[in-house]
Amino acid sequence: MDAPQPQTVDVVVIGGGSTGENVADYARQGGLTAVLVEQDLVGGACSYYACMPSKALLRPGQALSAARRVAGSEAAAQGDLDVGAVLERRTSFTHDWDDSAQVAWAEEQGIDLVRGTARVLAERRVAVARADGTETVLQARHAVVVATGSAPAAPPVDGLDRVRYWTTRDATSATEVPARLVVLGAGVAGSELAQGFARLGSSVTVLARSRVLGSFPEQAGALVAEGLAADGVTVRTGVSATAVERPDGDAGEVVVTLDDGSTVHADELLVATGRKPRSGGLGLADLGVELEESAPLEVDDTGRVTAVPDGWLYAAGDVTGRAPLTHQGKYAARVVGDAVTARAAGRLERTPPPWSRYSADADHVAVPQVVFTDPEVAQVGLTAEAARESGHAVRTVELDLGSVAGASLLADGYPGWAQLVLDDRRDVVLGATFVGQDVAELLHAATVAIVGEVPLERLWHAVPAYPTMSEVWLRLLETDRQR
Ligand SMILES: Cc1cc2nc3c(=O)[nH]c(=O)nc-3n(C[C@H](O)[C@H](O)[C@H](O)COP(=O)(O)OP(=O)(O)OC[C@H]3O[C@@H](n4cnc5c(N)ncnc54)[C@H](O)[C@@H]3O)c2cc1C
Ligand SMILES: NC(=O)c1ccc[n+]([C@@H]2O[C@H](COP(=O)([O-])OP(=O)(O)OC[C@H]3O[C@@H](n4cnc5c(N)ncnc54)[C@H](O)[C@@H]3O)[C@@H](O)[C@H]2O)c1
Repeated sequence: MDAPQPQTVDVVVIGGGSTGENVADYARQGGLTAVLVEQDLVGGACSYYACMPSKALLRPGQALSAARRVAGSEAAAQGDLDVGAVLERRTSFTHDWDDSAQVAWAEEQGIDLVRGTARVLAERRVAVARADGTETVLQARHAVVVATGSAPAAPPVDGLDRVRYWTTRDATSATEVPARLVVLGAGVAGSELAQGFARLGSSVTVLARSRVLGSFPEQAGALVAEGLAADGVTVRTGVSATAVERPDGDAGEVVVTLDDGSTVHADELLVATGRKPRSGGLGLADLGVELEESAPLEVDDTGRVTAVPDGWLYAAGDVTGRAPLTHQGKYAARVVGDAVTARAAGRLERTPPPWSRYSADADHVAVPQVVFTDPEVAQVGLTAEAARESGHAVRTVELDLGSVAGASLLADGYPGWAQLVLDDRRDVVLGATFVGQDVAELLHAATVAIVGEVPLERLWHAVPAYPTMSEVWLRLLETDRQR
């Protein structure tokens, strides 16, 4: 049988998640033609199994507890969450796991969609295996961009591969709330979902190898652990799971054995122990790219895969392992879309200068992240530890966020904490962490200060409105001046 004739296009994007969509969009805006290849739902993890459904599950509980923290509304807010309505609202955000709206968006942007599983055949050439057994071959004039995301990483726990368990995909699309839930992993996903399900009525136990939110400052983890405990979650820190079984089969209870010999019994087990880049099965080994299993596809700041000569292969988003967050993947996508366009037009021949639109420099200094627990954690830039490790002379300044007038109005007895990590030599902000109710929206000011390298002397003149929580900036700068 003759090989199918390739379809020629300027840019082939493998993976139609939030990252891939943005690469294709930016390439189109630059005047190039783009094909998006997707094997599942256009929109990817964030829309259907991660950010949006998880935040939709959490929001009603946050609204209720916010009302309960204010004398005057507290008594009126003593009812329970309407679990059916919460799940229904969550499902509305996923459009019932139907991607028609995103497919329509791609069509409107002039992006061609090919449904199927892609693998790279040769330089600039991609084969797409369709569900009906046929194959489409795509030839890119300029670039192939890998935006295949990440997959859940299962820890090496005896028996885990033999029992039914939830990944975050199952938890975010759950149609019922288990009576008892055990969560393995107290990172971002584990903490958020543990609280979400506890507030929906599950009896939740969290198993943390070290502490809650181990990659965030200790005070952040401690306040979130208190928040979890306040919702009835049992948090077991410093324990490791050694074995998992469902003695009565998949329909029966799950029993997790810990390294101290104790056991935890539950109806569902959620494994939330991180994710691994989806870099395998793409045919890259045949091109000479040596990749250990699930290793990130390393890229330069313009998104070019460093292991591939001639600069035709790019990657962006979770698969690169740089900053596995939706907004950061979309940032990388904008950079890649612009860089591919500029190179195609001969406008970008050398390494672009830092902070140009073709260089994802923020990945190194200012990655913002919000943990949507109650209290929330909002963090950007370097932690004090990371700053010291990378050779900065730093000082930190901390504050009880509840002492700020805006916070005290928001909730009675507001528990919170704020920290700035300051560069001792240059007097600029390197990192910021805010912990407390509704701190998410405080974060962008810190991101702007870090990216803009705003000197503290000038930051002093950014006057926060009274009485808002942003006054935390003034209090932090005052505390720093008084030292
Ligand atoms: C529970 C949870 C909650 C999260 N919440 C947040 C949050 O609140 N905020 C935030 O910023 N981040 C959050 N994240 C992280 C965020 O979901 C990811 O960073 C983001 O979805 C990555 O986007 P991506 O486009 O790189 O990958 P994906 O969204 O995974 O998209 C990759 C796409 O590629 C497709 N694909 C893979 N291989 C092939 C192939 N060979 N051929 C064709 N198609 C292929 C897949 O089907 C998929 O649709 C969360 C993650 C989890 C697990
Ligand atoms: N709000 C958000 O931005 C948000 C929410 C959820 C997830 N995410 C992203 O999705 C990705 C996955 O989230 P995640 O929470 O699974 O990853 P994570 O890396 O944040 O946390 C994984 C946790 O599992 C622990 N762990 C690893 N192996 C273990 C084991 N064998 N036993 C017990 N604990 C173990 C780790 O110590 C860590 O605390 C991350 O990149 C995260 O940033 C983001």
